[in-house]
Amino acid sequence: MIILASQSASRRAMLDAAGVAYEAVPARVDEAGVKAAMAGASPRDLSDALAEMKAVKVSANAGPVPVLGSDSIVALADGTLLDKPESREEAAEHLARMSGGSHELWSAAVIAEHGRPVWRHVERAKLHVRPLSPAFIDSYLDQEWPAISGCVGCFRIEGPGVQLFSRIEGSHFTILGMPLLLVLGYLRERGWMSA
Ligand SMILES: Nc1nc2c(ncn2[C@H]2C[C@H](O)[C@@H](COP(=O)(O)OP(=O)(O)OP(=O)(O)O)O2)c(=O)[nH]1
Repeated sequence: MIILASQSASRRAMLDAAGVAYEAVPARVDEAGVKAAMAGASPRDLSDALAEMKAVKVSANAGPVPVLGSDSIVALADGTLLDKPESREEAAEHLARMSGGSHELWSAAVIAEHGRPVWRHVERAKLHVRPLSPAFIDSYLDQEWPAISGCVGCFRIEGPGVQLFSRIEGSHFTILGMPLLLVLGYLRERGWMSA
């Protein structure tokens, strides 16, 4: 049994589908505060730092039980980092900014034990958004708001979000929220899952 330091429905669904025995414990890290303190940091470093903070915070009270923390960040081509949309209007704005261009989605995972990180990995996916008309964005949000309010990038790739893209490079799991294949590899290596 491991602990998932997350309240992400997507991350829970990934571990459920993979057959990982876990308990979900929200990390309640001040992500906005960390992002402000790390202004200018690369999306790789920022997602890694946030994943570590989530894992270490929950691990501090978890004894030897491995704690998995994760974080995903969207970086536009101009370097702008997008958070999860707080309103339908903000989601429409994010989609308009992503329209016709490519962006990166970085997902980091850190495993901590006894309050200290013991394993980490960050992966990047690159997503090419086709030109999105205002009418499409509006009808898409009629379907997908507020379901996508918990999704950085304003899409559920496993749902209608797939309509946004002309091409995707990288792992599907990275987009869903964590480098799952490498996480499973480490869990097997440590004997927390059958090899
Ligand atoms: N179902 C789904 N979720 C997605 C997709 N792309 C991104 N997400 C979600 C996964 C994460 O829950 C969220 C990324 O935000 P964060 O990394 O800050 O995690 P969140 O605050 O949701 O949960 P946590 O910090 O782990 O408690 O976006 C997708 O294509 N499908």
